[in-house]
Amino acid sequence: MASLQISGSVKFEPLVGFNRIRYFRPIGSLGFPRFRRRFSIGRPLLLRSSSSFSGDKIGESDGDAKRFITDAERDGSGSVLGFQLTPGDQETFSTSTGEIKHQEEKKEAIDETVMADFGVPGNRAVEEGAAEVRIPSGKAEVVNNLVFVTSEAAPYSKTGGLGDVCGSLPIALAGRGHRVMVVSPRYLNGTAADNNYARAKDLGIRITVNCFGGSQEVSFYHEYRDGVDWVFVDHKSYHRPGNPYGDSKGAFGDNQFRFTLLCHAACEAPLVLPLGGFTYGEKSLFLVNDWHAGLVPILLAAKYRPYGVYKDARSILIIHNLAHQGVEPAATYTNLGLPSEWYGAVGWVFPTWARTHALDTGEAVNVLKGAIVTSDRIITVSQGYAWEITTVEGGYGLQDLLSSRKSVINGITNGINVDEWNPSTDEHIPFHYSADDFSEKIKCKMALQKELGLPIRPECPMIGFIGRLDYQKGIDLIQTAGPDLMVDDIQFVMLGSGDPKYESWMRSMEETYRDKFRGWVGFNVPISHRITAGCDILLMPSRFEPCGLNQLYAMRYGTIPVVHGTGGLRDTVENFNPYAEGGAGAGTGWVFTPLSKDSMVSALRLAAATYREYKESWEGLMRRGMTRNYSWENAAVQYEQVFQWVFMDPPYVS
Ligand SMILES: Nc1ncnc2c1ncn2[C@@H]1O[C@H](COP(=O)(O)OP(=O)(O)O[C@H]2O[C@H](CO)[C@@H](O)[C@H](O)[C@H]2O)[C@@H](O)[C@H]1O
Repeated sequence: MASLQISGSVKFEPLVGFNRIRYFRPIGSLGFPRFRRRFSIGRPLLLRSSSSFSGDKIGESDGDAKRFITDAERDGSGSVLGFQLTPGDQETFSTSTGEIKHQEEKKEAIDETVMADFGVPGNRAVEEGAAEVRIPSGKAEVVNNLVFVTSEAAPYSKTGGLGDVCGSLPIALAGRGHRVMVVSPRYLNGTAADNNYARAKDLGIRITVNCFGGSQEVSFYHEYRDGVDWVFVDHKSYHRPGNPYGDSKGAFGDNQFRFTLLCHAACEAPLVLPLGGFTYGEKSLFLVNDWHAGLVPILLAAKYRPYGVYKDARSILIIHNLAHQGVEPAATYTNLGLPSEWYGAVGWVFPTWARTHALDTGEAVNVLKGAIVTSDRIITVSQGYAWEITTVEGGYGLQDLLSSRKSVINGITNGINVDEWNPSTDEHIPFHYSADDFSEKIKCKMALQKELGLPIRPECPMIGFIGRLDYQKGIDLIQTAGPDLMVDDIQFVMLGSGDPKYESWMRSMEETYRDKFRGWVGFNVPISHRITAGCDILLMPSRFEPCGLNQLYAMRYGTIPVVHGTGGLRDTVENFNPYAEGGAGAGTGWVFTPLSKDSMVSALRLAAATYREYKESWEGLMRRGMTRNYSWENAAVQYEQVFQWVFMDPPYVS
């Protein structure tokens, strides 16, 4: 890895001890001649670049849209935050709001309300169907323009915890006064799930992204919901059967292309989308989630900042899962739409032992690595994981690089959507209960046993597992322990999809142990709620777990987690101690270690015995778990602290 020295005028320090990238190339000499933006108040604005700008109503002059800036929003230091854009000679223009407000009216409304109250540019002006000014609650000390970039955001798209987080953290931050946009693809797979996007309207804005040896037109859809601008990037490569990443045949072969498009479009969104009448502007803070969004900080550094654009923007990489890094052959670098001399940012060399044959040089592009070396700060989704990623065991080859950036890595434990996951109101479960009275939980269990065709035995400990059938989740351990567990008087239900070999194992277990085991292959949110409510114990033997959400849902539902002591599981589940607090007991579950069949089976047996024989202890476990605060509010406050830090320093790559 020592050879990260690259040609051209970008200098990289060696990986370990990596410090700062300096860019020396004079403006205008890169291969992006059209990119220069000249903003001047009252003059026509030529928006065209690697992304040429066109729109149904805005700028119809085949690619080059002549538009006027009538006003600029600046912060206290005079830095431009956003522009009010109009088409050349029209009084009005269309936005997601459908129609058309006079500039003056909009500006007045914003000036009088939001700006007066918070001293920030108008968060919302007018939205579809409701001509009202929406005022953020304004709890944050400093508010920012936040742009989440993500491959999934619930309820629009979700295959796992990333979707949950990007569907709920933005709402929590908007509730605290930030202006928040979430940019993700508009996936259409021909199922009922397509209705998720029904309320998102075409903004009528097209950009052209130059990548993969050609130019691609993408458009933007938008829905304003729960205080957040949900922006969906539309392109035909997002329209196909399957989930966001693949179908029954495996991962899509063009994922690098699909997420490259997403990143380019996300970089343009704050500049070109007049959401609620105003663009988010250049002083945006990009929150870049996992490798799919990892190109964003690299683009900011390589494609925008050299031309004076986004010099006030910052980026934070949020790592939900380091195991997936967006690695492709080195030859694909030219597809990414980056200047050639930036190869070193994403260039990656596999260690000798990982190469496939004698002539394999191990060279590859690694998008997540590029994000690590160009983002301004890094957040992981628990503190435990923040440390683990700097170790050989948890670093997935990036530990040295991550260690070199240790001073800007923070771990913030995820919250959960406490409205969606609330046992006293959950629409997916048949009976409701709370920490004050959980007598109805047993009925949820009996209803689940009935639904699954298991013997209805309220006294029998019922264990659940929910998750991707993946090496990460320790399914192989459950597989090995299966016969031992089936000797005991328990019931076991698993919900998951993923690796076909585990799917068929679940089916065969169900065949063999008809009265004890059920394996539900598939992705089914209502069932996941019913399992969480109906089971007594939730098993999570994850090999590694950056945060984990199911153990949080379980505790909130009075279902006791039995987890491997790793990452966020160790941070969030407190091991049960029956003797603490003068015999009243403490803890919210069982944390077993090491990761072995024996320690997992022992922990499960201890939990089942406690359930059967020590009702009081069990109820204490339930009550302590159910009364904890899992809301996003705690996490949001910690995120805000990092937002303040990120703007204190100059951009990491300048
Ligand atoms: N078959 C199925 N049917 C219905 N729902 C299903 C399902 N399989 C999984 N889910 C749901 O998907 C989510 C999984 O979230 P996790 O955080 O446990 O794991 P994941 O590994 O996807 O997320 C990664 O990102 C998150 C978010 O940061 C981290 O918590 C985590 O550690 C990291 O691995 C839960 O909401 C769960 O209920």
